[in-house]
Amino acid sequence: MKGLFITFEGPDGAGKTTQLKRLAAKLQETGRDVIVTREPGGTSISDQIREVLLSPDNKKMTDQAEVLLYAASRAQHVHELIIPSLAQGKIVLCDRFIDASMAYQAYGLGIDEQFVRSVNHYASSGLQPNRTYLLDVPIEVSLARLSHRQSTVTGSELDRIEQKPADYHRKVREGFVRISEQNRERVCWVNASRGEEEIAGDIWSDCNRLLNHF
Ligand SMILES: Nc1ncnc2c1ncn2[C@@H]1O[C@H](COP(=O)(O)OP(=O)(O)O)[C@@H](O)[C@H]1O
Ligand SMILES: Cc1cn([C@H]2C[C@H](O)[C@@H](COP(=O)(O)OP(=O)(O)O)O2)c(=O)[nH]c1=O
Repeated sequence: MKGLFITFEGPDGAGKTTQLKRLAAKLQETGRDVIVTREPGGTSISDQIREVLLSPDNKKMTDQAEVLLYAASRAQHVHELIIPSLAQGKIVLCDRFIDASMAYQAYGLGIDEQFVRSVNHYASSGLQPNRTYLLDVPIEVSLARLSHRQSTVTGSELDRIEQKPADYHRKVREGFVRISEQNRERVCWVNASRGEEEIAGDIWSDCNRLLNHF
């Protein structure tokens, strides 16, 4: 694969979207061909699945349906958009990927880790990011940031996942930290409790190192 695949992970409200946009702008300034995308979503079919996943009306969704719908949305996204873009040598910046399913569905909901990993391996044909920025914040900080933000699916209301109890979000955060410890080569842990500029500076220096080997 000729391109570079970079993902952003972390709890809701950690500042992923903010940092992803900043990195995209920096890369574009240096003349790189960048695709910005997100999960769940990124293609028309994946966005339709996103609506089902995040609508607060769908409180009856079973854990089994949830894990499979995230994987289905990802399967379409990977094969329709991400792999073809990487094949053209582009840099793909993606807001969330498989680590989110490991943190939210495996660690958060308690679904068998091995199952979540293998269903997502199938969905993505084994595609792995070259680098993942894990924006880590205590949930008190991320939930406070969220209360000031408009949801992309629901407007001002929190979406179905964001509405889950604080204990769930705590487990998700712990899941992300564990993932970063188990994947030190790929995952760059970022203290996201700081100001936007400082975080962006750290990400940009790491990304520059990555680009030197690209
Ligand atoms: N470092 C930061 N410090 C304070 N507020 C931030 C910071 N980064 C982002 N925000 C704000 O927090 C909210 C959530 O940020 P966002 O980038 O949408 O997070 P995420 O994509 O992780 O859910 C937004 O209102 C954003 O302006
Ligand atoms: C990609 C993915 C997301 N999610 C959750 C995390 C978010 O709560 C939601 C996506 O909503 P989104 O608004 O894109 O995230 P954020 O609030 O961080 O900007 O879906 C999973 O539970 N599993 C997954 O595999």
